[in-house]
Amino acid sequence: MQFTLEDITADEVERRMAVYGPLADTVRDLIDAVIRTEVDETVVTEANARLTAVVESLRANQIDGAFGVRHTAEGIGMPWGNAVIGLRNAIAPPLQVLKHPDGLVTADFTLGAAYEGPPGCVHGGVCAMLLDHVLGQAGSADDVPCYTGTLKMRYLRPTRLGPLHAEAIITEREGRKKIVRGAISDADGETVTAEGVFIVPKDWAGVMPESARIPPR
Ligand SMILES: CCCCCCCCCCCC(=O)SCCNC(=O)CCNC(=O)[C@H](O)C(C)(C)COP(=O)(O)OP(=O)(O)OC[C@H]1O[C@@H](n2cnc3c(N)ncnc32)[C@H](O)[C@@H]1OP(=O)(O)O
Repeated sequence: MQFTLEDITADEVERRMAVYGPLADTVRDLIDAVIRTEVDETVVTEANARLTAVVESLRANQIDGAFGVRHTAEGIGMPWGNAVIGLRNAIAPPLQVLKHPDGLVTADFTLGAAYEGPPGCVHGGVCAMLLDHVLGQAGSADDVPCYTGTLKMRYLRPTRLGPLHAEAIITEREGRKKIVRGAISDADGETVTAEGVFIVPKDWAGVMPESARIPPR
């Protein structure tokens, strides 16, 4: 497991974001449309044929395996395949995680039909995935990356699909271990809380070179 250097300028990162971000946004919209469409089934079949052709055109030249977590020599992170924040990942909401000076990290986001578990509500596993990431970024807020060791969730009440807020902060440190706490909230308050043990791996300097120790965008 390695973070990889991609030697490109900040302008080139911006240019690529402007190309791939809108593509993923459209696919995200497509996922929602596929779940909710009520059009005639002939239209559905035609749409599938057109989409199959689009997929083939994109697969004409592709990398082997996953995207990885890439960074530039200046330290700009490109975790673009990430399941929670990935710019090129239509499965990711994607969250824009903000880091505040006091160590708190926050994200405001909206979850739609693609994240449903109980009727009209967010799937519990999706809540866990989002909190795992937000707590992980809070645990890594001092730019030393940490991985989830243990994550405990408490589902206080159903989380309705719609606009949501997540936040997390380190509450205790012990050697390489950090206890991180956080929650997802809606307009009426917390719906899910989480507490995790996040651990800086023994060989972290080997997996994340100094130039990459800037929070991914
Ligand atoms: C800037 C960048 C931004 C980057 C921001 C990116 C944020 C993204 C966050 C996403 C979070 C993820 O999904 S991460 C992916 C999911 N997690 C993983 O895949 C982790 C898989 N597990 C591992 O790689 C490893 O087991 C580690 C790293 C967790 C621990 O390995 P280790 O480093 O060898 O740990 P080890 O020496 O044995 O133990 C060190 C201490 O931790 C304790 N410990 C060990 N394992 C655990 C555990 N699972 N739960 C609790 N505590 C544990 C030990 O008892 C010990 O305590 P003591 O004796 O010292 O008291």
